[in-house]
Amino acid sequence: MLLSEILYTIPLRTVSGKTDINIEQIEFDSRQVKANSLFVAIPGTQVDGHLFIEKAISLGAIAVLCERLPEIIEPNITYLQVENAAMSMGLCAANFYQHPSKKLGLIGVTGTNGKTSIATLLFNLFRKLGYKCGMLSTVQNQIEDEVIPSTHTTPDSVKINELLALMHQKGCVYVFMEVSSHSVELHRITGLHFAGGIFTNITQDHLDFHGTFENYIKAKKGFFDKLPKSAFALTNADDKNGKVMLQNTAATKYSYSLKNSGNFKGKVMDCGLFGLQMDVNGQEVWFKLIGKFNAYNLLAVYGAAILLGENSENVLTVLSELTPPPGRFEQVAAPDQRVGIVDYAHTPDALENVLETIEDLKEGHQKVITVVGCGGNRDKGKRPLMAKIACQHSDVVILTSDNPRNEEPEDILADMQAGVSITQRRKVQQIEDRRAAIIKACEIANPEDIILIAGKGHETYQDIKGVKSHFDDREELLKAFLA
Ligand SMILES: CC(=O)N[C@H]1[C@@H](OP(=O)(O)OP(=O)(O)OC[C@H]2O[C@@H](n3ccc(=O)[nH]c3=O)[C@H](O)[C@@H]2O)O[C@H](CO)[C@@H](O)[C@@H]1O[C@H](C)C(=O)N[C@@H](C)C(=O)N[C@H](CCC(=O)O)C(=O)O
Ligand SMILES: Nc1ncnc2c1ncn2[C@@H]1O[C@H](COP(=O)(O)OP(=O)(O)OP(=O)(O)O)[C@@H](O)[C@H]1O
Ligand SMILES: N[C@H](CCC[C@H](N)C(=O)O)C(=O)O
Ligand SMILES: [Mg+2]
Repeated sequence: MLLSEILYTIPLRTVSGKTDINIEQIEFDSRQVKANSLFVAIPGTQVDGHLFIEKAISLGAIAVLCERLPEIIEPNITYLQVENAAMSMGLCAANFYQHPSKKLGLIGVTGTNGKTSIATLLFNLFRKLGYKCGMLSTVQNQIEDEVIPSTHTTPDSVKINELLALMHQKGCVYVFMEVSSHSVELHRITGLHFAGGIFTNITQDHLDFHGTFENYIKAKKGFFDKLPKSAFALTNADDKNGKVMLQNTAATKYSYSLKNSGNFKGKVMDCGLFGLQMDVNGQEVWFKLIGKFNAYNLLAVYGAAILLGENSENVLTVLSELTPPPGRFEQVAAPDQRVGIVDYAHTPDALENVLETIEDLKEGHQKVITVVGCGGNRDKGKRPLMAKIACQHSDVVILTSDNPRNEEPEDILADMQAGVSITQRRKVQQIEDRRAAIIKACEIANPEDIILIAGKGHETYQDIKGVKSHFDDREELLKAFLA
């Protein structure tokens, strides 16, 4: 595509060089640059992309979009100076791929917890209702049956537009995607046209990145602030910040609720190990998902489906058949009657929800043994809170590692230990090696006791010092059960 077409509507501070040149690829990582690329220099959290302009040119970039012009200006290279390179890249990517988000119904889901659950339920629901669909999620990206591995909850703007274009080409009518707060802040979703936005909830997470909870709220709200008038904005009326999210949106506002008034009202009638019985807008339905938090996810999915014009009865019939995504309250069976649950709870709120669900389901004689860790190079404030919650709702807690990344595992564990009160200390063990921690939990458990392995869910790796080795909680739990 001609560079001039890629630059359509992008506010440029300066332009030097020709814009009637043909660009074959937009790239923000010099290591990936190929011939005839437009290289976008982005100031990052680790390094400044402007340092790699020369390298990008040596590998074939013929145009450079940047915030600061380099000292050496090469002849035959076009330089475009902008205020915000990441934002401009979002707009360029949408132009380059010819605005695929406008050609299909793109629904975004944001919030601290529940994004993957809702996006996956919507994807499976709409496929069963007869539509071709795509999905961008933490677990995987998907175009109908084709699975494309995902590296982020929300990919970068070039990848998103590339995938959306492919989805449109393959006939997808709807795409359901997770919108992380990072993606709003880092302009990964800039330039996308959404047909609808869903808010789940907001509780502590990612303060390493956003600095304060207020900034975190602002980032999520930024998604709704930019929704077009034609879109719907569906919020959780029971969340303290549910209304705030929609304060400045141009989209049409709707809400769902279990406790307050809302367009989509639900009531949990019964919640057991095999499912959830709910009243949804006056219709009683049995769902296969477990836990009251899933009542919220189901209501959000129901609401979105109705707003997209689907028939209530058809939606509820299909929804009642659906199962959760992998690693969300996933049960692992033991040959004796020990109960294993693997769950992706990696925030204080998620852990509390899952443990409260287990508390509601269990009988008096059943012990709860929780194995949990906290990610390295992530929000440190979560660590004592998660340990405290684990102690409050478990009989035995084993603190362990969960992707220590570039931090020392024992430092992370020390941060977690700070949340353990003196009275709770007797129930806490610390086993840094996650495999050994899982084995220990299985040894302690008697038949019918419940073992919760929290934090990694569907993940199939453990990231230690940047090296990802295969590790799957479900496999480890099963092995330990069979040992
Ligand atoms: C904090 C964050 O989100 N960082 C993302 C960001 O990286 P960064 O700013 O650190 O990049 P950097 O390494 O400083 O490099 C700056 C620029 O120089 C370029 N560069 C760098 C080196 C080089 O040799 N050549 C070169 O051109 C880089 O491509 C980049 O454009 O841009 C990268 C490229 O898009 C992302 O991969 C990276 O995600 C990192 C790996 C990450 O872990 N992100 C997590 C926190 C994340 O995004 N999570 C969210 C939320 C999940 C949730 O809701 O729970 C998600 O959406 O996944
Ligand atoms: N609506 C909800 N409210 C609170 N907790 C939830 C909700 N839905 C799911 N959870 C909990 O959060 C965990 C993660 O759920 P899910 O993967 O759907 O969230 P997510 O928002 O996609 O997370 P991520 O930010 O990592 O992408 C689940 O395993 C469960 O413990
Ligand atoms: N999307 C989340 C996932 C956290 C999962 C947990 N297992 C960890 O590694 O901290 C993040 O990147 O913060
Ligand atoms: Mg997710």
